[in-house]
Amino acid sequence: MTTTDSLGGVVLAGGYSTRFGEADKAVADLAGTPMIRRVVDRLASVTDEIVVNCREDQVDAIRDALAGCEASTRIATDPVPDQGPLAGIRVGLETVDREYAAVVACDMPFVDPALFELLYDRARGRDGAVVQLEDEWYQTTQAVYRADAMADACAEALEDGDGRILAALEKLDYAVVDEDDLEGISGETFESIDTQEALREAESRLEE
Ligand SMILES: Nc1nc2c(ncn2[C@@H]2O[C@H](COP(=O)(O)OP(=O)(O)OP(=O)(O)O)[C@@H](O)[C@H]2O)c(=O)[nH]1
Repeated sequence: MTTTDSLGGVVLAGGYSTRFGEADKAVADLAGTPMIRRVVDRLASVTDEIVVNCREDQVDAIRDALAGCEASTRIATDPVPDQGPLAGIRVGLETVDREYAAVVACDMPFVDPALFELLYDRARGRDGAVVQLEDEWYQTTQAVYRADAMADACAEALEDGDGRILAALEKLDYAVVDEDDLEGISGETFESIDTQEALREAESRLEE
C-alpha cells in the first residue's frame, strides 16, 4: 500500500472557502462523502502518515468528516489563521514525520494517487517535484516536497512578507513535470471545487 517509508502526506484545509459561500468546502458533502475524506482516502493509498492542516475552529468538523477513515490522520492547526496557503504548507510540512510529503488541497477530491508516485520518483534526491501545465501554471497544491526544505523556504518567504507559494518554490531545487509526462494520470486530478456550482457539477458526474 505505502509507496515508501519516506513519503508522508499533507492535506491543506485552512482556507476560508469564500467562493464557496457560508459553508466550509473541506467538509462539504460530495455525493455522500465529505471532500476532505475523499482526498485523505486517495492519499492513503500512497502513504500511511497523513497530516491535515486547518484552523482551530475547523477541528471538530474535520474530525467528524474523517471519523472511521482507514488512514490515521493527525491534525496540525495554524498558530495564526488566515496567513494563506503558504503558511498552511509550512505547518503541515513541519508536522509530518517523513523526508518527503505529498501536499494536496482539500478541495481536490479527484486527486490521482498515481501522480504522487510519479512526483515522488522525480523528487528523490532533490527538494521536490511540481507539475507545470501548458499554461505555465505550477500545480503547487498538488505536489511533492522535501519536507524540511520546503518548510524552511515557506518560513523564509513569509518572513520576507511574500505569501506566494512560488516565492518558496523559487528557493528550492525542484523537478518540473510537464503535461507530456502525465500519460496515465487522471485528467480530473487538478480539478478544484471552489464554488457550489462546481460541487453540483462534480456531483452530477459522480452520479451518472
Ligand atoms: N492553512 C491555511 N490554508 C489555506 C489558507 N488559505 C487557503 N488555504 C488552503 O489552500 C488551498 C487552496 O486555497 P483556495 O482554493 O484559495 O481555498 P480558500 O482560500 O479556502 O478559498 P477561497 O476563499 O474561495 O479562495 C485550500 O486547501 C485551502 O484550504 C490559509 O490562510 N491558511
